[in-house]
Amino acid sequence: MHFDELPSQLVAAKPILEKINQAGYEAYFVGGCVRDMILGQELHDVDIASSAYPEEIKQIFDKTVDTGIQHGTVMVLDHGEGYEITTFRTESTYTDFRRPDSVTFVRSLEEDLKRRDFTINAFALDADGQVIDLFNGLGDLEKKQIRAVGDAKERFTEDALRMMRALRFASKLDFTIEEKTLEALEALAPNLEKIAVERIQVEFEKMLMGQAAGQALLTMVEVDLLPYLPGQAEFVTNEHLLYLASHLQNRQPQSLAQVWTLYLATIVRPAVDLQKELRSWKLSREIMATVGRLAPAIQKADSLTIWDVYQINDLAETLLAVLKILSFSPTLLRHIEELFFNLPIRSAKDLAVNGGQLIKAGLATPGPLLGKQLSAIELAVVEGRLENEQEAIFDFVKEQ
Ligand SMILES: Nc1ccn([C@@H]2O[C@H](COP(=O)(O)OP(=O)(O)OP(=O)(O)O)[C@@H](O)[C@H]2O)c(=O)n1
Ligand SMILES: [Mg+2]
Repeated sequence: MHFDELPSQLVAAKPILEKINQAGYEAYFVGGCVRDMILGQELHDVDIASSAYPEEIKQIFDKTVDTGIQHGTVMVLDHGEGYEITTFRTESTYTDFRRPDSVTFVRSLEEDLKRRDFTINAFALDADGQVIDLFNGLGDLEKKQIRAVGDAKERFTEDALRMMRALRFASKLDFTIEEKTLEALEALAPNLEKIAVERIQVEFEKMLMGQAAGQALLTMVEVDLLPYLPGQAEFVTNEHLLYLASHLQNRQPQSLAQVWTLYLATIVRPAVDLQKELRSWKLSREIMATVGRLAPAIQKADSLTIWDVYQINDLAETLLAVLKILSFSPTLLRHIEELFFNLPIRSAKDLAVNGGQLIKAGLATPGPLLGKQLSAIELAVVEGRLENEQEAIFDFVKEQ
């Protein structure tokens, strides 16, 4: 396969390949950028692999930064862009299922591509636009399948995160996972326990946002992955994954807040500890707060009051998006939307009267009682029993 025209990011980086070639070494675009170009998708990062050793790359270019020199990566700065160039390498034994004990630089492209995860991630593209496809990745793109390069068990033993990546790419591209690769996934799933939660989290999020997220969840159930993921076994069950899978067929979450609200706030079990689950996934404070606030609202979506809606009004979009994925009726969604839309105030700051004004008017004194008075005003205004207007509020306080 040959490309006469390259995407703009690769056109911009092509002089780098040419300069390395002129110095007598090989250089190729590799990894996700080649896969995404062939698929006609947007590229996000441009990775370059070369037969030149890091020291040799540094001699070829004026401006370089040692971003990961022990792994063979040097960053070349060119027209305000930074390009990571990684020396062809093989990785020797993996004792911890995550990082190679050492990397060995090699001069052969094939040796480098052989240690990559999937055939569709193991293309190389040269400066002339020629695709090098040593493992029939093009055939797998055609078949729409994720297949490990060489022996799947070896690839997953080298880096257990690759099992999550398999699910992520299957979901993102709506591909199936090839049989041997799936068998290896099932056999080696326990190794995922050794992977840092943060890395699993990122792949899991991307998986749930992919177009075939429902199918990916079914696959997770099929290979029994759940016990090896972060989180509490007693909290999320395979039944829960199946429930989510059935709702993710047509619509997927569009943000991280939606992902985690969908995944965790939908579990209707009074005894479980949501905070514990959130912590075991090491989610950001912001996501934890969002899920914590939306969980009760999701569970009583059929009977939300205006006060409930007022308390989550900055999360309205997330709530509605998640309820939509969960197939709540359009009538109910419209009703909740209207509640949001018709809120008399958005926050306590919108009240026509503040504490200082109540004190000045002789209707309150500083202290805990003042807080209670303001809360009563806020509730009455939100519930539409009290007009948000100074005189009305003063009268309301006098009557209390
Ligand atoms: N666990 C991993 C991670 C990466 N790679 C290889 O390194 C390339 C770049 O990795 P990365 O940027 O993490 O993934 P991409 O495939 O580029 O996907 P994305 O679109 O998310 O960047 C991959 O294509 C693959 O060849 C691998 O073999 N095993
Ligand atoms: Mg990438």
